[in-house]
Amino acid sequence: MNQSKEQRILNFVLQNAVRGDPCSVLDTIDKYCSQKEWAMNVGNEKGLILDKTVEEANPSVALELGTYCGYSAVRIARLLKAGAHLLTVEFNPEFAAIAKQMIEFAGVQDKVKLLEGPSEEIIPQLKKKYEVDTLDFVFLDHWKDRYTPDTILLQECNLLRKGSVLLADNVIVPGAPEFLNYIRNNPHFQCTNYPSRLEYMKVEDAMEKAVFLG
Ligand SMILES: O=C(NCCc1nnc(-c2ccc3[nH]cnc3c2)[nH]1)c1cc(-c2ccc(F)cc2)cc(O)c1O
Ligand SMILES: [Mg+2]
Repeated sequence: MNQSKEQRILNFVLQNAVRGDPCSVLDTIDKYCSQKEWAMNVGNEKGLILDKTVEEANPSVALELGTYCGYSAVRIARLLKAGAHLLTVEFNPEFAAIAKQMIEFAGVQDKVKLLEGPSEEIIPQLKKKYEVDTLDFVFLDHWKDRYTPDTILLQECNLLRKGSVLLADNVIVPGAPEFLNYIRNNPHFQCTNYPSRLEYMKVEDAMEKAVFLG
């Protein structure tokens, strides 16, 4: 049975990156996906926007929706302070299995909890089952039509506090027009747009930051 693209990316990392070195894992994924096979990692250009947003938020508890191969989970986890942790949600079991190995190879497994299942099921479990009080940072990078319902669900579950930072990938490509309309017209959020490029392509994309005002 021939390998999946995600398995080929993981194998390339296992054979070419430095175990325990998150930056080497990120650089190796970017090398493979820019030279051999495109894949939907946030990539290095939008990754720098993600880095700056995470550093500014300096979260104790972060949530990622859409783990994929674990690129952004490694990217976020490498910046977390001692005792801080990232919960990342993936509903595709194949992707989750790849991401688990990627996160462990990078050596950030103590900071990352990978939760398998649909976001709409997991978000309501965060307080009781995963002992979350409120979320300091949320990275939205899953199905683009889930950005709005899940942002509403986060509010309904009282998981946001004054100053919680949301960052959404792909608001231009594949696009999340309904989310942009929702969040930019919502008085409880202060929004900032960050123009960039689609990962590994000369195609315009952007990220949207939304700070919850309480
Ligand atoms: O679909 C994307 N990302 C989503 C993957 C995912 N990984 N996990 C989930 C999940 C996780 C929990 C969920 N709970 C409910 N649905 C869920 C979906 N979704 C995506 C697509 C592109 C893209 C651009 C141009 C193209 F020509 C083709 C593709 C670029 C990107 O940066 C993306 O992030
Ligand atoms: Mg994305």
